[in-house]
Amino acid sequence: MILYGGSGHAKVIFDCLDARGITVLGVFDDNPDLRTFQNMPFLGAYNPQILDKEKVIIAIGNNRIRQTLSQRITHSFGTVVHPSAEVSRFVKGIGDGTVIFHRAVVQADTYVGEHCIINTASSVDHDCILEDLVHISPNATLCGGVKVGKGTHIGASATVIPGVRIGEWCVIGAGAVVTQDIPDFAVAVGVPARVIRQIGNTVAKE
Ligand SMILES: CC(=O)SCCNC(=O)CCNC(=O)[C@H](O)C(C)(C)COP(=O)(O)OP(=O)(O)OC[C@H]1O[C@@H](n2cnc3c(N)ncnc32)[C@H](O)[C@@H]1OP(=O)(O)O
Repeated sequence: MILYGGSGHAKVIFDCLDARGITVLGVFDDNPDLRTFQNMPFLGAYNPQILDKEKVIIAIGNNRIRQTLSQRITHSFGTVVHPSAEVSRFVKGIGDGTVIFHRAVVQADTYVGEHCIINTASSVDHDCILEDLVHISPNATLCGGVKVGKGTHIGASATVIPGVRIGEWCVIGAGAVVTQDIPDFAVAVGVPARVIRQIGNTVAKE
């Protein structure tokens, strides 16, 4: 496996791969100042010809940046699930590039798209749909039948009650309780969650 991005997020992905006995052959990073990362071979800026038969995981937490890179990378994409995570064998699918961290739970009949992050100890219950590039932060809880649109970031310890639909490219604040549907590109915070602004094409602080 190759990681793209020498970040804190990459450290956790490395830990998941290590726990699975999967060797990281190197790390790409476009930052010219980075020379080494966690004692792994540093591969420099992305080069489609380096280890081109290996799979890549994009190890960058920002959903927009992951999207941009996913369109540019020509390697195929890998996936990793930490051994302490519980992923139902009845899930509808886990997309390429997705990572599922320590003690996360993904229940039956849920679908998780490509390049998603199911972060530490988060819980995604039955019949949820997570479109591509979604990030469920540590300790967040999605109850049954929740839909999360492409590129949306659910903040740490947020809770989404059953059946709620959250649009694309939203940010749900840490600790929010989402009780109603949220439109595309909204930032929503609080208990119950209220939309405080629209994102437009700018990148919200994640
Ligand atoms: C392993 C990892 O680290 S994974 C990463 C997990 N990261 C997260 O969970 C972070 C989630 N991000 C947040 O909660 C952010 O605060 C955001 C995105 C909701 C808002 O960020 P910004 O757009 O920069 O908003 P800003 O900080 O200016 O706050 C705007 C208002 O919302 C309030 N607010 C911001 N975040 C929250 C929140 N989580 N809950 C309640 N109110 C909030 C602020 O107090 C402020 O209120 P005011 O206008 O009355 O002063």
